Amino acid sequence: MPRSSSSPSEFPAAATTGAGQEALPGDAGARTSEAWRSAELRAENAYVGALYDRLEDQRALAAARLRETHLQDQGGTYQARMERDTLELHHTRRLSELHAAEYGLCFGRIENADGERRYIGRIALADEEHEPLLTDWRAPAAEPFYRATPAAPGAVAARRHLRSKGRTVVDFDDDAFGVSAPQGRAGAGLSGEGALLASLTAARTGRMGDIVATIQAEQDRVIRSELGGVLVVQGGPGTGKTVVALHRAAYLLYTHRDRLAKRGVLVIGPNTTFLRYIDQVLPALGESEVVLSSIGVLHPGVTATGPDTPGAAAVKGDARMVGVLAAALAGLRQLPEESWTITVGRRSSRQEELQVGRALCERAHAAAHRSGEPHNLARPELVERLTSELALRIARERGGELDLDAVADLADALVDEPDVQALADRLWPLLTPEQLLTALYGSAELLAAAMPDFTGAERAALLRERPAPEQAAPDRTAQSRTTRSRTAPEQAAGPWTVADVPLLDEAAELLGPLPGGAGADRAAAVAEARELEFAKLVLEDFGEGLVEIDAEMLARQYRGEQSLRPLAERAAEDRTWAYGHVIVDEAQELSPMDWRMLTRRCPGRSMTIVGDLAQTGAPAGLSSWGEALDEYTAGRWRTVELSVNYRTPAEIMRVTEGVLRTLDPELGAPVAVRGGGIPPWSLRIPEGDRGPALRSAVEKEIAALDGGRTAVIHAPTWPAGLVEELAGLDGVAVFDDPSALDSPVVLLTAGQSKGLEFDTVLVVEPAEILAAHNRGANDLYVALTRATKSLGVIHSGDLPELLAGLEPR
Ligand SMILES: Nc1ncnc2c1ncn2[C@@H]1O[C@H](COP(=O)(O)OP(=O)(O)OP(=O)(O)O)[C@@H](O)[C@H]1O
Repeated sequence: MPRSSSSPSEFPAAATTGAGQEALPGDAGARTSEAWRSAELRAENAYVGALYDRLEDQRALAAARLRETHLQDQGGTYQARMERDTLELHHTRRLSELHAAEYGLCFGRIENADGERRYIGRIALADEEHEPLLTDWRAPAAEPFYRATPAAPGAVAARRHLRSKGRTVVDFDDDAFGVSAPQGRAGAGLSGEGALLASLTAARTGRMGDIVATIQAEQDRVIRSELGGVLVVQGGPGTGKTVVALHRAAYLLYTHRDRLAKRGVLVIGPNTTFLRYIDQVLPALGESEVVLSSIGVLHPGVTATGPDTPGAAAVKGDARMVGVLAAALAGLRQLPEESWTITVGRRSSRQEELQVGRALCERAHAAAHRSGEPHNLARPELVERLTSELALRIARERGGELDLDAVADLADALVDEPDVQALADRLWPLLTPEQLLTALYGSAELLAAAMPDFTGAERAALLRERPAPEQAAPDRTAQSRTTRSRTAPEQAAGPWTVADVPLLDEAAELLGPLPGGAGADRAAAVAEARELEFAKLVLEDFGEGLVEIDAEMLARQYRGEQSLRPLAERAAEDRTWAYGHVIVDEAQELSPMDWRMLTRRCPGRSMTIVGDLAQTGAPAGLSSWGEALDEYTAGRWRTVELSVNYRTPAEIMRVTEGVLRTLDPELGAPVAVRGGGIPPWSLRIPEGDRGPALRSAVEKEIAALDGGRTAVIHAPTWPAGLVEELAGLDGVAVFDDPSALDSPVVLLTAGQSKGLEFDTVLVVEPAEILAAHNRGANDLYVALTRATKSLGVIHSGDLPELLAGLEPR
C-alpha cells in the first residue's frame, strides 16, 4: 500500500493506532478510552486537513490552467481554435470535479496486517512526488474497503469509516477483522455500521444523497459489475437499487471513460419529479455528463403531459403496436379505384390532362418499397417512377422521334408540377410521427384496418373523436417543410401521453426524416464526414487524457453548431444518439414498446436494469424480466439480487408481509437493516362525509410532525374534490408541483410515490388503492414501503385484512 504510518514527506502521518498493533478492537479498554479516541481524531484531522490543502493546490492549478487557456489569442488557425476549446473544456471539467469532492473528501481507510494503510475518498490525490495520498473510491485499490467482511476479510485487517462535518472529522467507526472481530451486526456483514445508521436515520431532505462512504458489499458487487451485457438488479423496496445504479454510472464512467464519455450514459427514471429527487447524486460524485431522462421526454421535441386510461396505456404499450403503425402507414398510402386525372403544364401554354391509372400507381408504390428506405426517404423513388413513365407517355403522345434526353428533361420538369406533387401526396404522403399517430387515433376506420387482432374495446381506447388542436404538439417546423402534403391530418391528437412516446419513436423509425430535415441531406453528410476526420486528427495530437471530448463534438463546433455544449443536451435532442450505457430504474414499469425505444438508444446492449417485480403498477408493465429482455439480449443478461432493506424499519416491513403474500406467496421481503421503534398504526374515521373527516385527521397528523418530510398517499381514482380538500391544507404540495419535494408534505398517488421516500407516510383509504386497478396490491405495497421512520394508515371503511398488523389508534 502506498502510504503507511511511516510515510515520507511533510504530509502528516495517518492516525497511529492501526491493525498492525495488537490493541485493535479486542483491546476494548484501549479502544474505548476517551484519550485514545481523541488522539485518533486529532491524527485523522491532521491527515484529512492536509488532504484538503492538497485539494486546494489542485484547484488553484486547474483554475490557473483554465485562465491561461482563456487568455490565449482568440484568433488563430482552425486547428489552434479547436485545441484551445478542447483544453478549456478539459480544465473546466477538472475544476468542477475538484469542487464536487469538497463534501466528505475522505471517508475511510483500510489497513493490512503490516500496518500499511490506504485512505479512501471521492477522488484520487497524490503528493508532489506522485505518491498516492487518497485513493478514488472507484479505483480497484478501493474495492477491499467495500468488500471486506468479517467472514471474508481478504487482505484487510482493519477498516475505519470517518464521519465529517465540513472539513472536520468528528467521529469514526472501526470494523476489525480476524479473531477479535465483534459479533452482532458487523458479524452479519454490515460495513461501517455507525456511519451507515447515522445516514439512514437522518431526516430526509427531499433529495437523494450519495452513499459513497457506506456502500455495502453486496451493493459494491453490483456497482463494479462488468460493463458489457445487460445486468438486471432485482431487489425489494429500499434495497438501494436506485442509489446503487447511480453509483454504478459514476463507476463505469471512471473505469471505462474512453468508451463511455463520448457516447454518455443515460439514466431513465419514472417521471420528472423522481429525476429531480435523484439529480444531485451524480454531480456530488463529480459526474455531470450523465443524461437523466424519463420515457415521457425521450423522443426529442415531445413532452408527454396528457393522461391515459389504464386501458389505453396497456394497448399502446403492446408489442403488436409495431405492426399497427406499419399498417396505419400503409393505410395512408392511397391508390385510385381505377385512375386519377391530373393536369400538367398549367403555367405554360401547353396544358395536358393525364389519366394516372391504378397499375402505374402500384408500380410507383413498388419502386418506393424496393428502395428499402424508410417511408419519407423512399418517396423520391415513387416520384421518379411516376414522372419517368408519365414523361414517356407525353413524349409518345406528342409524336415524332423519341429523344431520351428530352424525355428525361420532361420527367425532371414534371417533378415540380403541382398536380404531380399532389398525386405523390395521395400515393405516398410525407409524414411526421405526430401526423401518423394523429391520423391513426383520429379515424375509427384506420384503427379497425390497422388493428384486426385487437378487440373493439381496445381500438376504442385509442380513438380520439375530438382532437384538441390547441393542445397539439406537432413539429411545426417539420410540417412547414411538407407543405405539399395535404393528405395527412393537419390536427394533432395531443397532448401526448407517456405511452404515446415510444409509438412516436417507432413511427420515426418507420418514416425516416423529412426532406430537408436533419439527417436527410446526403451532401451535407459528406461535408460533415470530412470535418470529422479533421477533428480526429486534432484529438490525436492531444493524445490520451482528453477522451471525454468527442471528435464529432469538435467537428460540429466548427460547423457553428456549438457542439461543446454538454453531452446531455446534444444527446437529448438527437433521436438516433447511441448511448454507451443505459441504466433503467423502476424498470418493471416499462412496456414492450418502451423497451423497443430504449434498446434503440443502446445498440451495444450495455445496460443496467433495476427494479422490483413486486412493485409493478403499470398496466403494460412486467411480470418477469425475460418478458422484456429475451427478445433483445437472449442469453446475454444476468441477474443479481439485493437483499437488505436500508429504508424501511422492520416494524413497517412486518405490516407489508400480508400484501406481499397476495402478490406472490414465493416472494420474500428484503431484510430490514434496522428497527424504527415506532409501531405502524391505523386510524378509523367516520364514513359519511369523509372529506372533512379526512382533512382534519391528516391536518392533526401533520401538526404533530416533528420536522422531516411527509407523504400523504392516496388512490389514483380519487375524485378531484377529495384531492383538493387535502391539497388545501397548510404546507401541502401536490406531486406535479415542481417544488413538491421541497415541501414538508406532499400529496400523491401510490404510483407516483414509486422510488421516493419520506420520514413519515400517511396512507389514506388503502382499500381504494387496492381496488383502483388490477395491480392495486402492488401499488399498496409501494405506498407502505416509502417511510424511513413512521407509517400511519387512515381509513373510513373496514381496513383490508391484509393490513391486520397495524395498531389501531
Ligand atoms: N449503503 C448505503 N448507505 C447509506 N444509505 C443507503 C445505502 N443503501 C441504500 N441507502 C439508502 O436507502 C434508501 C433506499 O435506497 P433506494 O431508493 O436506492 O432503494 P430502492 O431499492 O431503489 O427502493 P425502491 O425500490 O423502494 O424505490 C435511500 O435513502 C438510500 O440512500
